[in-house]
Amino acid sequence: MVNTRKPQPPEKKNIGNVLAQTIKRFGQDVVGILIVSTAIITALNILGLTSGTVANLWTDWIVNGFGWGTYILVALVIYIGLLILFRRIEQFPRLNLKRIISLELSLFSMLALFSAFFGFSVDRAHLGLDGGVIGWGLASIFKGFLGNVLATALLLVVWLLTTLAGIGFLLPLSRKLDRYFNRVLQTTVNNDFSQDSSVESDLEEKQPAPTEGTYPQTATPAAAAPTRQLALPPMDLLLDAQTSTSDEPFIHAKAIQIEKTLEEFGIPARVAGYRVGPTIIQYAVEPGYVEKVNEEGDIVRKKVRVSQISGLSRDLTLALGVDRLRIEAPIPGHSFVGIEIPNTSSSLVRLKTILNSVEFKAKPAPLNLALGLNVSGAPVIADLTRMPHVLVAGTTGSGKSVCITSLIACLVMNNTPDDLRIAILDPKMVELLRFNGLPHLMGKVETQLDRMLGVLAWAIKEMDDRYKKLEAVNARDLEAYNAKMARRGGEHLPKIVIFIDELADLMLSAPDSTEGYLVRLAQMARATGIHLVVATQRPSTNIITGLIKANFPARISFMMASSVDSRVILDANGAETLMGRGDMLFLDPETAGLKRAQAVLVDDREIENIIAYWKNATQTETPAEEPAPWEGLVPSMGDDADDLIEEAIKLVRQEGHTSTSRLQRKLRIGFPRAARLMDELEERGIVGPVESGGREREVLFDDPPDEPEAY
Ligand SMILES: Nc1ncnc2c1ncn2[C@@H]1O[C@H](COP(=O)(O)OP(=O)(O)OP(=O)(O)O)[C@@H](O)[C@H]1O
Repeated sequence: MVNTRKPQPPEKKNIGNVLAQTIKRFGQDVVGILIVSTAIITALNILGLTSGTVANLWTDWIVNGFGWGTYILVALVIYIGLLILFRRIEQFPRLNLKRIISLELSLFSMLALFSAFFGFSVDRAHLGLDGGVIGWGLASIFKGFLGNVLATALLLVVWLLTTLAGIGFLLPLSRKLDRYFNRVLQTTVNNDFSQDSSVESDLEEKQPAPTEGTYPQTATPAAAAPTRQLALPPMDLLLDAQTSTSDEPFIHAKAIQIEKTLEEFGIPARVAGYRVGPTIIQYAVEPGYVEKVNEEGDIVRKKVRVSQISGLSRDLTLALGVDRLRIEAPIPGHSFVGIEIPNTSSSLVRLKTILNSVEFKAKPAPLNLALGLNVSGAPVIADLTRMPHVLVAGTTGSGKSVCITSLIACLVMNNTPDDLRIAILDPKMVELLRFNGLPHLMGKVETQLDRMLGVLAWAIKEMDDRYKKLEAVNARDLEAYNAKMARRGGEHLPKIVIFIDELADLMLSAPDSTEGYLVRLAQMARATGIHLVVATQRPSTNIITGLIKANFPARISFMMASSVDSRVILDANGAETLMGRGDMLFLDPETAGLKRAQAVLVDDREIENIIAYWKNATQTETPAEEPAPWEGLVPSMGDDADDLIEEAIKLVRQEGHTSTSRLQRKLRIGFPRAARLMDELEERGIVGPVESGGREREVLFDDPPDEPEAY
């Protein structure tokens, strides 16, 4: 929802603005009532239920002009009047100029058609028959140019098209036709060139090609392309969004208050407009000019500095009487300063709203993430393939687990278990256990620390295996590999997303191996289709180390306790002014700017529906019984794991290369134990195999650099 207010004269601008808005609204209501009542009086007069000199004259004139079309004209005018009157009711269709013009054209072509069908007779027209005088006049013009038959045919076509466009049928029809011809074309191509057409057509559908550039709004090929595949869950599994109306008196009162407060601090500024999001109202404030006398005694005008406004954030919070206030200076792409305050009539953001949005459909990508709605209510979407890993942070109760839940729901709404596998590590053991049983899930939701390390160790092995497979067929990335395999009838590799809902536990119990695994995966896993989504509530340097931070450029921050914490995650202040409960800032690595959004909230029922759908679709009642692929790696790290393993990892990472005898010396242990430790390091993918001719081994994890001082 975007509203912009017209520039006001400097004096009394606030009161003037509110007055102008009220007059405008009142004027529109009056116009609506006049239109509807005139149409109703005309209808009653035509039906003979009322009469009067003026009304009779008016009706005669209308009937003479429009003939039989009078009835349709009256209905059309009543419809337009109602659209104007009920423009503020959400469920009522918006006044759409294009459709109204189409309906009018349809009316006039129909008048002409009536006249054409009944012999182009001017006498009948004067009696108020056929299309009246207007219909006769139009039909005669067409007849003069094209002759009887062609004129009638053309009028028929014009009438048909304008009617379809007017009732809003033309756009869906053209989309349907487009889809139909695409399918026909695809089947023909497959029949001609492929042995197994179903495999090819499946492949085409599974890999929608991402489009670049601006988002088309209408039925261009890009917008029409992302039709939901049959195998994917239907949208009706998801809940509808609530409609909420904005509290206009509150919005206007706060706008006046902002200008007044700034003026009191000697800062001339104008609220040029506002945007209403699900939980935030953002005011666009245009800095004005201050007049100063320079050394020569001349008066010079100087623009107010942006920092003067942002420096007043606490005073504004106090003056506006709000809990929290954030200043975005300037709003990217605009010459305004943004002042954001909580919206009194907030609403929940539903996944369905974003999945159904034009923006989501215009950029089809299997790993598109529906993050939330921004301050104008527009969807914030990011492609995980491009990010390619995400770090999520926020204080307790700020919305991290809800966010991870909605990201998982979004991914499984758009990917089959053949295309996407997920692993969930949830030491908190609360939110994410609900996903047990989802066919996309490998094994079960892991809650034990040693098993979680097993998952990460497996991911490293899987990544290495995938690199070998990609190399063997000369494929640049997973997409290219899968395309080649589809042509050769080889194995299709799914994308893998690993979700970790609390990194702190892992980092505190096994800091070196966890950091090593995460960094190695983050650095190298993109090409092999392995992605990480890691959440934590502790933005401290021992949890989010410099190395981890450097490898997770995409970050989501929910509410933070302090601006220091905000800077740790976002390298900028701001997260400390968020409101909690899903209010977030997204650091997009592609634009490097911060985007504020209200995160999606997925309801328990939606999760249950999605899991039930996939269980049914894949016919697996108990998919979790399938052993997790990391099962073999877990025991060696469980109870039997050597206490010295963490120390050994730290040592080899510091030294960059190692050997069993070196471990023996440094850790002061016997050869058998050092050899066992070395085997375990190799098994975990931390060191490579023995290099030919020597006992030295290469260390596969990078050495951590010194922590950056920015903390
Ligand atoms: N996007 C959202 N929309 C509306 N409410 C939300 C949203 N996200 C979170 N909440 C509310 O905030 C509560 C806490 O969210 P959540 O459990 O995700 O926090 P958390 O950051 O994971 O906390 P912790 O770290 O303590 O587990 C939720 O129960 C919900 O009521």
